[in-house]
Amino acid sequence: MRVLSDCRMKPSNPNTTSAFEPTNRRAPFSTQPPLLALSFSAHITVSLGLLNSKTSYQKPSHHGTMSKKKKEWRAEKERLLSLGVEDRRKDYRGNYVPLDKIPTWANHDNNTATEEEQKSFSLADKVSLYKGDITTLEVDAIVNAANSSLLGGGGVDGCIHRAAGHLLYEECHSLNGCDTGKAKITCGYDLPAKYVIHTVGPIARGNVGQSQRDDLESCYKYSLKLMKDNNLRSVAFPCISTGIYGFPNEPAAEIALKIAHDWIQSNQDEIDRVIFCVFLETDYEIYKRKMSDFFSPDNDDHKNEKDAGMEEGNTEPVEGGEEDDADKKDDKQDEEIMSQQDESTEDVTMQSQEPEGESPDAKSMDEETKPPEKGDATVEVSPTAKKKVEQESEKDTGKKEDKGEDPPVAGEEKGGSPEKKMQTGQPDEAGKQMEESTKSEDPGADTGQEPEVPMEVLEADQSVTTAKESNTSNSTKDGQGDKNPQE
Ligand SMILES: NC(=O)c1ccc[n+]([C@H]2O[C@H](COP(=O)([O-])OP(=O)(O)OC[C@H]3O[C@@H](n4cnc5c(N)ncnc54)[C@H](O)[C@@H]3O)[C@@H](O)[C@H]2O)c1
Repeated sequence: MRVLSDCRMKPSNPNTTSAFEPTNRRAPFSTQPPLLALSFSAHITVSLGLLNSKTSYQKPSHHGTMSKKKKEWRAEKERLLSLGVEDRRKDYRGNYVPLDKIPTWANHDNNTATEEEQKSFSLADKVSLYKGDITTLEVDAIVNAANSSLLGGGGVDGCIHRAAGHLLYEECHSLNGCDTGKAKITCGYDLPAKYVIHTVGPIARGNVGQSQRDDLESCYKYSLKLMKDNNLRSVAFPCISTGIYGFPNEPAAEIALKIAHDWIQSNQDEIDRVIFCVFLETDYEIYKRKMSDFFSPDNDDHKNEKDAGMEEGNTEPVEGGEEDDADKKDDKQDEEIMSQQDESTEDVTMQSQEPEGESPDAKSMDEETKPPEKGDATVEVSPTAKKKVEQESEKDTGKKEDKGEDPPVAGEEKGGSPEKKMQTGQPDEAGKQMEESTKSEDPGADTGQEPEVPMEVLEADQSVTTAKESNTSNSTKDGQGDKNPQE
């Protein structure tokens, strides 16, 4: 939106349209003395004095709205990022999973390792495989598989935008889109995650060329670079590009694991946890099978130690030696952890998982605020979600007491933001407008289900990128992942 700053600025009287002004813009009422009535004859005459008088001019209301919106997300972002975790938890809209409830790939239930055992560190203590809804993870950042407009859409993108609230859209709008393979970072707003790293994966549509592979690798590299640039220590990745964009699941998983492994190996002190957050059973099986190829106690560090040991004349690994027993024990524990995790995350997944192939957007309100199943220790219920459940159950028992509305969540308009209304299954006019505006801004906007998106939609997605490349000056914020991630 262009804000005029020249002689075409508006007269203060909102009922006149200047001969110079596009007729769809109006100025707010002036606080100045009553204005000269302008004669409406065959042509509208505008008193130049009004045009030039600085004292009577006020910014057009839409400009006021713009700067109000800017202040709104900036102020809310600053407020949220200054809060400690307990205070932030009061703002979460839905259920959340604390990081310490997400088992690492190799962690022991009760870590009673001695100083000596700690030395047998493996990268497997830095990664997790988690099956469930990424919007519930209480980590420093979750990664969004966005499209080049960054204005929301469907799939995980739609979920994240709905869970974060409308301020995420406002901040994304200020970022001027994002190119394929790059990444930009925003606040997480109503999400349990402090930040959202938006990355745009390649559109593969089933066939994977070198450029698609390079772009997908670049998504992980740029996202991890933004983590480091912003001193963030825990991140969760969805399976980027494997949904609507059609990148085959297995090659995508290998790229994700390889890039994450190499990056963690060179930045071990900069990161506490990288979580591969899968949503579909297909991906869960693939990652379960492949995690140990990249992250298991007998890779990297142990492998180097073993190699080192072999260099010192110990040419044959000792069969059944202490190390092998330790590895066997670790593998057995991995299996146990994974099976335990299966049960627990199964419950979590059941809460947030639509049957395969359907957009999670379709999940109903009660699934989002349903209290965790008994025995499902990994999901906490936020105060807001608890209240919703109470109201729901009261409704169910037919006790229609008027408890008034939820206390407004910070940053939400009175009566709840459009997304909140959508989440509470009350798609009102505002909610539909938000949905429409997202659709109108984003050719890739969600249709609710995850349809087979016609090529022209995806091409539109790409044309949006090329259009942006030609028009947009590189007005991204510092550290928005536009620099080469290799640096
Ligand atoms: N054009 C459309 O109608 C449409 C529809 C759906 C999704 N999208 C989105 O898809 C495009 C990007 O494609 P993509 O394949 O990279 O993304 P995607 O289609 O969202 O799929 C990426 C992966 O995320 C998984 N996923 C979905 N919801 C969640 C969740 N809540 N938590 C964790 N994982 C989840 C999904 O199962 C898949 O494995 C963007 O345009 C974005 O808006 C667009």
